[in-house]
Amino acid sequence: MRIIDVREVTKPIASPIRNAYIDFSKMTASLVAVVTDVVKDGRRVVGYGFNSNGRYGQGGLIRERFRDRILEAAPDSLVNDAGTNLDPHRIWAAMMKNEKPGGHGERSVAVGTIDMAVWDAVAKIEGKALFQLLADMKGREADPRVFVYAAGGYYYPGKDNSALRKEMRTYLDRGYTVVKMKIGGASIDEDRGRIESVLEEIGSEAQLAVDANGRFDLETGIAYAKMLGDYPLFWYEEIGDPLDYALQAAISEFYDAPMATGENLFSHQDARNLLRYGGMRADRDYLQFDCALSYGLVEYLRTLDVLRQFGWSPSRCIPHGGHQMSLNIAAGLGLGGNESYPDLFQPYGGFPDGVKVIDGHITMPELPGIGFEGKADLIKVMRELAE
Ligand SMILES: O=C([O-])CC(=O)C(=O)O
Ligand SMILES: [Mg+2]
Repeated sequence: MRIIDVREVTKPIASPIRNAYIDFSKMTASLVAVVTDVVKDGRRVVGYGFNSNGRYGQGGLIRERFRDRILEAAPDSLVNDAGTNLDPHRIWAAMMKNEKPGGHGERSVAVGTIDMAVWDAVAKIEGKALFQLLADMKGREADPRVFVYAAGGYYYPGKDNSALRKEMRTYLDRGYTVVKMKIGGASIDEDRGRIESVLEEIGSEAQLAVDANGRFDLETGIAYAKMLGDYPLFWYEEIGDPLDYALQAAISEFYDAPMATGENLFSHQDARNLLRYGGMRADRDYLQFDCALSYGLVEYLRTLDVLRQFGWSPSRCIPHGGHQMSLNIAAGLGLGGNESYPDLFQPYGGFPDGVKVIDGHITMPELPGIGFEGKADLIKVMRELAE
């Protein structure tokens, strides 16, 4: 059993939206195929992966370093002891050979994208849904019903409060019970008006989370904390620079309700620093580490170990990114849910065809691997890369 190729193509996921920090007019993502020599039910096993929005495609790093390290490793060194399947941990170690510690920049995205494809292949070889494989691996019961929330509410040319309200209404119509909008890309007064409009629209049908995308300095973060304290929000997200743990800790003195952060922390060491120094509260705050940006599930398992050491339940994790990989981790390992972008980043995000959001939850179908084969528009572009 061996990996015979690792292919990458960089695809556009551009849109005219903007958060408080970046616009998405030139956004791209890497699509990766890990091609194996295994044939199952008459079809070659190919694992697929892609990176989440926000960090651009990783073709350069994948082609220059990570692909070759996999293809040049002795095939026997990448499989489990019994030789019955690929071993994601050994493949991860092969990719990370000759990489110094620290400095968790874009390479974590490249590795995370390939790691997603490896797990997809491993679960397909096993003939199981990935969430079932993960639950079995940890000796726990899978729960295929997963909480999802609708992320949107971006700044957009010409978008006024009535358009924002309409957008949120469509999420409620589609079964969501928590919606998210951007803040910090306008004045605080303007953002207060946007928040009030949305709250008026959703009433008691749903809750609202707000996301500052790391835009605020301490003073602005506190000013917003005081303003937001007037409203019953689901969470206040990514207030300041992702690595400024002292800022995060200081805000908790001004904001009692739940906060969320972590989508731009890319390693278990960074996650540990957040829990050590960020003043995050295990009884109410949320952690948004996204395996597709942060060295994949092999690393995410280490991050979950860190959480355990610090007394955090995996149910406090609601990852960033809106992809099926995190849905599988949620269903298999007991995370608190997953992000979803109902109208953005297609065909990569979302659910297998026919999956409906009911009362803010989806139910995972039993598809082998991550489940990409159940989403027609997505598997089409994946098979164009390799099958
Ligand atoms: O706008 C973005 O970069 C995405 C984001 O923060 C989120 O989904 O929480
Ligand atoms: Mg965010």
